[in-house]
Amino acid sequence: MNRVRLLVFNAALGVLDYRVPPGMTIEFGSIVMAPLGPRQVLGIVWEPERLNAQEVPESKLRALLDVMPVPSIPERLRRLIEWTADYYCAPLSAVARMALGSMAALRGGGTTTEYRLTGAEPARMTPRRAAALDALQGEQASIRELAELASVSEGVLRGMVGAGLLEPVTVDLDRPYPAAWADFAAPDLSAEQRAAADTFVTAVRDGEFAPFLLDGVTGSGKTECYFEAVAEALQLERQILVLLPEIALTENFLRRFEHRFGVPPLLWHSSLKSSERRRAWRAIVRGEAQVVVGARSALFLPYARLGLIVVDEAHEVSFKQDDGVRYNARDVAVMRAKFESIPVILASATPALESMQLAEAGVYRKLELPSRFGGAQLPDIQILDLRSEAPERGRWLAPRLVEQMKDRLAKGEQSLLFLNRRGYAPLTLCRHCGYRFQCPNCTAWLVEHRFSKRLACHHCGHEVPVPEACPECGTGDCLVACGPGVERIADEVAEILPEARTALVTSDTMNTPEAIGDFVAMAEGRAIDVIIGTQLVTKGYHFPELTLVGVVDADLGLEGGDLRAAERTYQQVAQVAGRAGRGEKPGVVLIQTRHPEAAVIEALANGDRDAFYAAETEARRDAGAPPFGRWAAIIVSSEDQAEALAAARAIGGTAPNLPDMMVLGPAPAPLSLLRGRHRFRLLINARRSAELQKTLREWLAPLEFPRGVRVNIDIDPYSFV
Ligand SMILES: Nc1ncnc2c1ncn2[C@@H]1O[C@H](COP(=O)(O)OP(=O)(O)OP(=O)(O)O)[C@@H](O)[C@H]1O
Ligand SMILES: [Zn+2]
Repeated sequence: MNRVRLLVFNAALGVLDYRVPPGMTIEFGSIVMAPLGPRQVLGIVWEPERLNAQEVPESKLRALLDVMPVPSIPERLRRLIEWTADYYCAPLSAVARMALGSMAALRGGGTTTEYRLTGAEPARMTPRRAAALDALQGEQASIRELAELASVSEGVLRGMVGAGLLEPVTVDLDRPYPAAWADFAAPDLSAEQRAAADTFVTAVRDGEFAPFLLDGVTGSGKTECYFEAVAEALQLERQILVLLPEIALTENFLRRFEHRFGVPPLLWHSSLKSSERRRAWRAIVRGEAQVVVGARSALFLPYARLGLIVVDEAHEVSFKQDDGVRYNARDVAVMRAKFESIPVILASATPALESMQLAEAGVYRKLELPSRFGGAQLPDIQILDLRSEAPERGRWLAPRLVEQMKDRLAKGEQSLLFLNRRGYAPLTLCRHCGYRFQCPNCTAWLVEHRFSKRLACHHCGHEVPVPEACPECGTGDCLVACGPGVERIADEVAEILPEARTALVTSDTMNTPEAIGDFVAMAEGRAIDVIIGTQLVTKGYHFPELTLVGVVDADLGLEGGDLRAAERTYQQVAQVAGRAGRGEKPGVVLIQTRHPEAAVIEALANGDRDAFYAAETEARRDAGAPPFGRWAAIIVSSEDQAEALAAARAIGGTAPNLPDMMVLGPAPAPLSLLRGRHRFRLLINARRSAELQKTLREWLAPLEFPRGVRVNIDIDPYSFV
């Protein structure tokens, strides 16, 4: 090759042609550095016929500068990147960027210097040194990262190096990870688990594309089953990717994995330290990382020898990314498996309707685990009608639920209260004038957080201290909290069960791996009587002494009426109910609701999952909703409301008139102001036969908008706000 076409990491530039200087060896997928004006730009060498670009005459081509000393992006990943960009109407370069680690990872191996405490006592102790000594126990990282960890300046740490309190350590960037043992602690599987596991093992051995839906009730041992497939892939020296919906779940997973395979897997997520990120990425591309566990972002990495993908809790909506490239990691995982010719396992106790449909249609092979492991029974689910069994005034827990909690406490068993609302109260107002605290940047109420004594916006992060007086009328001590959040439920539990040991589990309290680890250890060690949590505790956890689950407000998710409201409610309640009675003692679930007649609540009460899926399937079919029809959203935003509206109208005004596609809107988005941007939405409902993406691209391409306007396309949207 003496001339190459590059995909460069700049959406505005996209594709550029270069000359290959003599002596440089290049192949498709090579990651290279190229000159761009006075600067340099990173790019991937791509098949020229697959990228549109202006033909540049030979004489005008500039020469590439350098090839990065890392393996090339494999062809099967290049095809996946193209597919993703095409399907989600996203810039190719934005998708390709997700395959790369850091610049440092691309520059090559070698060594770096990190620092750690020497253990020496300081001759001169300052408060900042004391804080640093405390924060840096057991840590080893660059000065910059340590400074961040300890919240002190780099100067303080350099002073500590000088004083012999910190010492430099030379670290090999590519030092290997300890190896996992396929049969470190293999469990005895039940017959039904064995059948599923054997099918997976065969599929891993065959090494062909094979999508599976592992549909097993809560506590059936889905993890143990897919671990057998992981073990097989390990034996074949193939890499394994396990996607989890939330980083909060990884702590629990890591422990189980280590228990089964002897070492922890490799973690990949957005808050890795840069040195860890570099090491992990390099091990992944060289094929040395055996098992990678991560959130969405682990999906596009250039695995050298991928042999299996597992998507656990595959129904979770957090697999859908709602900024940048708006892709659904569950769906792209299946496509990746297809391009890699490997099996992919979607595991869930409450599969998404879309996945069920694909299983029904024979696209996915469904494997079922209909009973809990070890003879544990599914919990007894009871409805608590809040209209006839109202909580006391100013309280949120009905007497029957309180009685049951007292009973569990007396027996030394655990209870879990679930309410999917962070903070103390979702709305705060002035008793005197009715003033409501609203976010200045978003269409949203500020949520009171008692622990941090602040009012916070859950959309943009805006925060103010709780004021002493109403900013509107000036009356002091006049603020009333309206409605419950988990913090308020925790207060109520403290009042009714003062002797109970409680744990509040939300993203506010469980924000570090240590916090999560401590929580799990305490819950397992029976040092917690009552867990109060958001959706963070609904899945993945296994606490044998937990025998009571109270759903504080099952109607919460049904409000707002988005397309998947019923399904989401079903999944959330079924998942949290699934935490009860996983050990030897049976579990009871009390669902507080004002709508016991709603189809989803009835299905939950009767444990009739099939009825729920059947009714929901019919409703979707009638509405032409996914999976029977397709949705896409166009979101138009600008800091200037008039500008956003004009752009949205221009889009609406040029909507194509097609028999298999319906365009709704533009209308102000439910979150009409978000992070200071005014937002309008259009919703497109298309038949499956429609060429949705092509139509969207052709529709929007000729339109031009002022610089401040952003137009985002969301294919298969999950969020309608
Ligand atoms: N064959 C087995 N041998 C020993 N323990 C098992 C076996 N199968 C499952 N278990 C244990 O039973 C518990 C439940 O299993 P697991 O967490 O895998 O279920 P799950 O199907 O993933 O549940 P959920 O969907 O509720 O998270 C775990 O503690 C697990 O270790
Ligand atoms: Zn806000």
